[in-house]
Amino acid sequence: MSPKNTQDSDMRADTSAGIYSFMDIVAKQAEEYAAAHTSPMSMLLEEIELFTLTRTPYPSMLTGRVEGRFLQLMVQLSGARHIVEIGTFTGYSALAMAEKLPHDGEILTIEHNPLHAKIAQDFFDRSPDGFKITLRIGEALEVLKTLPDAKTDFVFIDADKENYSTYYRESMRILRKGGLILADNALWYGRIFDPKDDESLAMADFNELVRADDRAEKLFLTIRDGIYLIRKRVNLGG
Ligand SMILES: C[S@@+](CC[C@H](N)C(=O)[O-])C[C@H]1O[C@@H](n2cnc3c(N)ncnc32)[C@H](O)[C@@H]1O
Repeated sequence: MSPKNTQDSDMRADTSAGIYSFMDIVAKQAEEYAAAHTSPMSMLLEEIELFTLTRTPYPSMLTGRVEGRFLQLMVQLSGARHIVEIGTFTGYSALAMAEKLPHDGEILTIEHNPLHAKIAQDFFDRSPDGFKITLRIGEALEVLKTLPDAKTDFVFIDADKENYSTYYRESMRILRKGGLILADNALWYGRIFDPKDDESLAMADFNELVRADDRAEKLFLTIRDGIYLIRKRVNLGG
């Protein structure tokens, strides 16, 4: 149940995030029905979910089965091999994507909280697909700036909301034409409808930035807390 050597008491001491619940905007009955009619995840992913729900103070940060399956399908259908994830947390989404990558595929996942990184790495080390994941501990923007132009197939943005617009610009730079961005929490627990605090204003700005960007095809999905699905156009002139 517990990743090796992890002190979950330390985990509980950090209460800086996860205070909202997407259940504020998604009907509990519909969410449970969707999960019950979605293929179960691997045993290790189910274990990470249980660990996160019972041993961390912010279970709503976890993507969970429905979004996890959606990520896996997007990886499979797009044929992505080079993935960048911004925001690792306990490793659930990175491992979900890694399970569907080909043997020579790779994920770079970025996390600035060393405790989250340790929990995630301990889970990755127990997975036969863990070798596909490189976890970088650091500020996401600093790491993104070191990545080359147009070499990434797929970016999953799932970290601090104030930087979503900056992450989007960097993601468009590192993405190849036809590459995908998935941005989680695009509904921001419904707070984007009447944004007042800094995070909600940042998410509203991000959604507008994407909507107005002619370089991208976009689909705003109301899965869970909202996923903005964005494709960098192949023909940027068209
Ligand atoms: C919503 S959680 C990620 C959840 C994960 N993708 C999953 O589905 O299981 C966001 C994570 O981003 C990390 N984070 C927040 N701001 C960051 C930053 N500036 N650089 C790197 N990581 C950051 C947080 O510590 C947290 O672990």
